[in-house]
Amino acid sequence: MSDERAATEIAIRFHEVRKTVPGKDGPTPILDGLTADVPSGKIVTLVGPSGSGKSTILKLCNLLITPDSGEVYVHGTEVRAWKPPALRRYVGLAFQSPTLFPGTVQENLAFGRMLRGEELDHPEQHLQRIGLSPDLLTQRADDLSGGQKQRVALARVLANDPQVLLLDEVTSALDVAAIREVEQYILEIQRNRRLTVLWVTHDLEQARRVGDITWLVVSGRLVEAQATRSFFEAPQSALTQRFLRGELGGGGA
Ligand SMILES: Nc1ncnc2c1ncn2[C@@H]1O[C@H](COP(=O)(O)OP(=O)(O)OP(=O)(O)O)[C@@H](O)[C@H]1O
Repeated sequence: MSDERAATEIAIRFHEVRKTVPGKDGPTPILDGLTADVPSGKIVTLVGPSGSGKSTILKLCNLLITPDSGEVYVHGTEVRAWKPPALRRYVGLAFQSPTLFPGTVQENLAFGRMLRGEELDHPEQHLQRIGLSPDLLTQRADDLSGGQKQRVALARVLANDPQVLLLDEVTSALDVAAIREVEQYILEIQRNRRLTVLWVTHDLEQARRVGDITWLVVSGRLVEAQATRSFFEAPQSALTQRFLRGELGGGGA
C-alpha cells in the first residue's frame, strides 16, 4: 500500500452513534449522533468537560458497551461483527486507574498471551520500552507505586500488539517528570508501530503536545474536530473558544 493511501485510511468510523443510559425521566443520551473518522496512524486527543462522553467513545471501540443506534467501524468492520477477543487484541484500552492482577509483573504482562495459549517472548523488553527496569518482573504487582502500575498496565496492553490504542487519562496519576517520560514512550511506540491512538486527557497542554487531531466533546456531542494546532490556535466554534478559556469546566490552557 502506498504511503498516501495509508495516510488516508480510516481506522475507526463512528456513524450517527447514539448511546443512552437509564435516567429518572427515561433514557438519557450520553452520546448524541456522533459521526467522525479517526485516520489510521494518527493520534486523536479527546478533550471536554467532565462527564461529556469521552470515555464512552473509547468504550464503544472495543465492545465494552454497544451503541443504541448507529455504527462503529473498526478497520472497516462494525464492532458487533468482530469476535470480542480479536477486537480487544486489535484495539487495546488502558485506563486511568490501572487494574493489575495479584500476581507478579511478569504474569501481568503475559496475561493476554496466556489467554491465547501463547508465551510472551522477552518480557524484559516490554518493561524497558516503557521505562521500567527488568528487575521488576518478579515483583508482586500489588507492591508497585502508582506510576509503576500505570506503566506496567500500558506495557501489558502493548504486549498484545494492538493496532489501535485507546488511552483514558493514563498519565493523570503521575508526577510531571513521569508524565513527560510516559508520553515520550507512547509517542515512540506509536511512531514505530504506526498505531492509531484515541487519547482522552484533561490536560490541555498534553492534548496539544501529543495530538495530530483534537476533538472537543460537550454533552455527548462532537463540537469540533480539527488538526490539533488549529484547534488550539484558531478554534472555529464559539463553544471551543469558551472551553479553552475555561468557561465550561475542564478547560483553560
Ligand atoms: N453505565 C452508566 N450508567 C449511567 N450513567 C453513565 C454510565 N456510563 C456513563 N454514564 C454517564 O454518562 C456521561 C458520560 O460519561 P463519560 O464517562 O463518557 O464522560 P467523560 O467525558 O469521560 O467524563 P470524565 O472526563 O469525568 O471521565 C456521564 O454523565 C456519566 O455519568
